[in-house]
Amino acid sequence: MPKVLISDKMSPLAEQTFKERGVDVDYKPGLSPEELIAIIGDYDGLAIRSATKVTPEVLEAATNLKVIGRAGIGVDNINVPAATNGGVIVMNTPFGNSITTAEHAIAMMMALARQIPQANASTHEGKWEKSAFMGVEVTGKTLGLIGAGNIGSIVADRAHGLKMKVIAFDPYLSHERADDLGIQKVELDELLARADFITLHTPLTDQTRGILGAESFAKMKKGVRIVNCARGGLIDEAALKDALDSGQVEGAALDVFEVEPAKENVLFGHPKVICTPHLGASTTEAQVNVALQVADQISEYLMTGGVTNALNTPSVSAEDAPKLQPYMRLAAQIGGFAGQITQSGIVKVTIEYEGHVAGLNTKPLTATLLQGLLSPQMDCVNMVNAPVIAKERNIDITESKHERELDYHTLIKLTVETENQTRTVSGTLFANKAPRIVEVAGVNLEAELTQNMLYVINDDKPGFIGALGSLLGHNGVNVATFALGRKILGEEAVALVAVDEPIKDIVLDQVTALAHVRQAKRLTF
Ligand SMILES: NC(=O)c1ccc[n+]([C@@H]2O[C@H](COP(=O)([O-])OP(=O)(O)OC[C@H]3O[C@@H](n4cnc5c(N)ncnc54)[C@H](O)[C@@H]3O)[C@@H](O)[C@H]2O)c1
Ligand SMILES: O=C(O)[C@H](O)COP(=O)(O)O
Repeated sequence: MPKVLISDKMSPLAEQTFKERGVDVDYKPGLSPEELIAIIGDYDGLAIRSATKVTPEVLEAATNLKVIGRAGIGVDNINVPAATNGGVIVMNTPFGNSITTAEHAIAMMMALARQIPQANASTHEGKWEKSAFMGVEVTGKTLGLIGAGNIGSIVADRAHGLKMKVIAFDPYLSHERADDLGIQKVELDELLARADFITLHTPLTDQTRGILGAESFAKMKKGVRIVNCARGGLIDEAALKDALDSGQVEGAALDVFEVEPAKENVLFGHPKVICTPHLGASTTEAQVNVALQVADQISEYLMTGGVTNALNTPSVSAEDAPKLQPYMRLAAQIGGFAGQITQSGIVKVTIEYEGHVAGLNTKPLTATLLQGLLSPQMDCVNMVNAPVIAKERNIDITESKHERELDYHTLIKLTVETENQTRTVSGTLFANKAPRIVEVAGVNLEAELTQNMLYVINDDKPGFIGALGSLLGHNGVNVATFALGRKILGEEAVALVAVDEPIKDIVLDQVTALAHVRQAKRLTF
């Protein structure tokens, strides 16, 4: 039974869902990094929010870990490249808390406009400072969104309800989508110059880090109010303090901080700053959503191989997973075969999907082919990191799909080009479930790959098959199946021999020394 650790505070519905799906679960929020490292090796899955930091050290200790599920959106607390290298799938729940966070941003904007937190504190102190808290209306004002994805677009919708004009800076937002949202797409400088309120809704990336700093504050309308419910680090906090002190910025409402948990901050105590402790996603509804979703997604993956909302591997729906399973075995065999007969650096890989397979989700199949292909050349390659490694190695990958059926109702053909040669391997499924290799190096044959194989390329000459059979028999090698093929009489022929034990070096040397043998290799699957 797979085992999952929930290491952050999460709705009890997550634990309940794991149990219902047949997954063993431990709920241990608040572990120190050392405690997490000490126990993470026992788990197949990890469910977290933003408090757990999944560092390379944690991942190194996570020897059984297959999946990390983030009950929420931001994954900046997870070292995704290290997870990818370790073959660990990272998933999030991209929509479960969007409405809640958008509502928090709107609440923060209204609180800023009317100084509600400051007025509340003063009133509780019995001061009755009616004239100290003059506010502004939002009706008719311009709201500038930096980032108009899931949350930004919900904020825009709510702001329209408040009769605000909404403009947005988001380089990835199409004009069509902007029109659908009733948003005017603008460049950042125009947004800074026009907005009365600015809200941030981007992830923290190299491009967005410090997107609001001294230079941007100087370009803003005097008296602008700023809301950040996205990520600390988007705003240069020291520069914001200067802009607040000078009156350039009239107020700031912050849910997120450069360093969290934020116990100290240059903005704390500032009369124009409103703060909440990363509460954007903290509603009953959102926490139920994300807990249920993350438990469901992790369970699905561990129990059926279905992949939803993964950030570092292709998705596989629960419906597709069983259909893909035999193809995954076939892809692993084709890739593994090609990898084992490839002797030099790979330059180009072409994958052709024909017939039935072309109608399926082939991304996971491509990842599995690449895993098989690269595995003989390096350790630690897996389905998750194989496409990344292939890209890092500048391997040109081309994929094509033809749903038409040719000689086979379904076929995967892999062509691998190295600096020295081009090799092809093709395979099909018999009875829709049994992988068969049906072509190698342009030679048609029909072979079932078993654990131990001998692969021979030879000149098609009389007596060769007998000589090979005798040699194997003489060395006590029992042959399970023998597949043969040739392209043209007298030219290159291929033999794929399934044997019961791994071929010993001494036997391989003798096979290589046989007359007419061009290449002999021991293969394992
Ligand atoms: N405070 C909280 O508790 C809380 C809760 C949920 C989400 N969040 C954070 O809110 C942010 C937005 O979440 P989302 O679900 O809307 O994400 P999303 O991916 O749907 O949207 C992000 C948008 O940012 C845009 N973007 C990316 N780079 C940009 C750039 N350089 N300049 C301008 N725009 C850029 C993208 O095109 C996209 O439209 C994330 O950082 C997320 O972690 C915070
Ligand atoms: O990215 C998110 O989903 C939010 O930052 C929520 O974080 P939390 O789950 O720690 O509240």
